[in-house]
Amino acid sequence: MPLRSSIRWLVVTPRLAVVAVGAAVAVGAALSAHPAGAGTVWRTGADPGAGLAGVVLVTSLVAGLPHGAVDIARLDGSWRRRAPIAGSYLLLSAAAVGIWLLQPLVTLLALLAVSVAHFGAADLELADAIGAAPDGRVRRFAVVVASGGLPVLLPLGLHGTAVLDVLDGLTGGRGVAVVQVCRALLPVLGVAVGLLVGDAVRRHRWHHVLDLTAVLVVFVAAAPLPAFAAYFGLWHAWRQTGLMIDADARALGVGHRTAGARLLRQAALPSLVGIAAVAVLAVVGDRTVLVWSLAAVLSLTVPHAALTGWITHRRGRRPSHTRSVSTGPTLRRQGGSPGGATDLRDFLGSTTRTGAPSDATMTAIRPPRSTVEGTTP
Ligand SMILES: CC1=C(/C=C/C(C)=C/C=C/C(C)=C/C=O)C(C)(C)CCC1
Repeated sequence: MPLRSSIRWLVVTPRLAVVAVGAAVAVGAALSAHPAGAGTVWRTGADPGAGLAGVVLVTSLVAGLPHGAVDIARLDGSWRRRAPIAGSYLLLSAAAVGIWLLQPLVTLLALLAVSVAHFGAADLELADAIGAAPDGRVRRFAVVVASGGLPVLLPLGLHGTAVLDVLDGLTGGRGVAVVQVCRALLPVLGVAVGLLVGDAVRRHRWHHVLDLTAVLVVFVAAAPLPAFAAYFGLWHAWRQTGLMIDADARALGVGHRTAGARLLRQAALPSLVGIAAVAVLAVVGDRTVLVWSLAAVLSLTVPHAALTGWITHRRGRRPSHTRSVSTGPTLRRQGGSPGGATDLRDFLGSTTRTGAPSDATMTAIRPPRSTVEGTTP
């Protein structure tokens, strides 16, 4: 069994899917019925109708920021070793902003494509980890297109005009082109979702059908901004965080609670800084702040994807026996469960197949420092 039971319960049981669908429908319906659902609200404190959108935004920030904030914190080594990587991380996103200023429309479209790939690959990685990914290249590609396309193409293609001012701000006045491109791609999304649902129905994976339906309902019913915030915090980041905790628990041979607390400690400072910055900007800023915040998030996706890709590549180059040799003794010495090394190898094996960005395996490929001194680059 690739993942521990608690994580399986967390991400795949029909029970949770039913709760998720109920919650998603309630949130989606409330958002669309609420004035905030018009998607025109940013200054949550200034608009009396913005309370619900504010709650969703804050929830998604609190749930969502830690999963990205730990990118650097989870890397191995001292801060002196991590500093160049942190510097490159910021340089890469600054470069993206620079190119954006020169070619706004093309850059936004490219970053939206990166987002589709990022969200889709993350879901394929999860599906692989729990043994739920479909077989065959076409169906696996359909997972990426459907899971990644739903949160990007649907809000922009269906309700893009509700955030036209934001899109105009991001593209130097060519927001309509973004909506048109996303709208033109909706049939492709439809085919991919159809393939995925067909596969899930054939394999009697009803919770996956419900899960996809929930995401679909949120993005069809709610305005782009609150819908995306709900997706980011309640689906993407939540699941990625769950996988990271599981990977940490395995690599360190500790329980999920300990691994969760450790991740929380790693994420606390960068998350707090991020949340404080957004809170200050939300209070003092206007809609321009939203444009710049989105530009920052999308630009940070570039080094985020590059870093996770580099880690996946590094793991791929390392012979599998090296991985298990360096990890196994650690788990045993730390009192990990018998067979822990095998489980970890299974876990790595199942995620390697995807070739996808691997937030979840960042710690898994990096055993505790004491045992790998000199083996990590
Ligand atoms: C442009 C734009 C949107 C898309 C934002 C995206 C696609 C963000 C991607 C973030 C990622 C990939 C984070 C990684 O962890 C919204 C909110 C739908 C509507 C407003 C305009």
